[in-house]
Amino acid sequence: MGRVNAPTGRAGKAVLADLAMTQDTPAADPVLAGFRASIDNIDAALIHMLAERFRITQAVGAYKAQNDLPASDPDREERQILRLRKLAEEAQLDPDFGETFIRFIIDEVIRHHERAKNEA
Ligand SMILES: C=C(O[C@@H]1C=C(C(=O)O)C=C[C@H]1O)C(=O)O
Repeated sequence: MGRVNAPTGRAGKAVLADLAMTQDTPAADPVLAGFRASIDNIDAALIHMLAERFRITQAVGAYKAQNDLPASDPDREERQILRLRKLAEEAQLDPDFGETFIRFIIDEVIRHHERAKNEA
């Protein structure tokens, strides 16, 4: 049989990363492997949810640029953060962590909106 070349490029790297994921837990430890399979599913869901959030905020950014609306809305953000802190508490997640996480995402969205306005 001929030699198989290692996959290259961005897609190839993803294939290799997936392969590494399946090999990074010793078969002798099925408990840890089970935990990690769940973590990997959750991480994949987080990426998909973030992608959807940025897809819709991109549309918001285009709408704001077309209608000369401000890139950020601090009052809305304050309400979002208060709501999410409460939800975090109810879910036994550290609300400070929840706030830091959503703040990081919102700040990135605002950066995108400012760029969309500058390019309009
Ligand atoms: C998405 C918006 O733009 C900004 C980004 C927000 C977000 O990512 O949730 C919230 C408020 C705005 O500062 C919006 O105005 O709704």
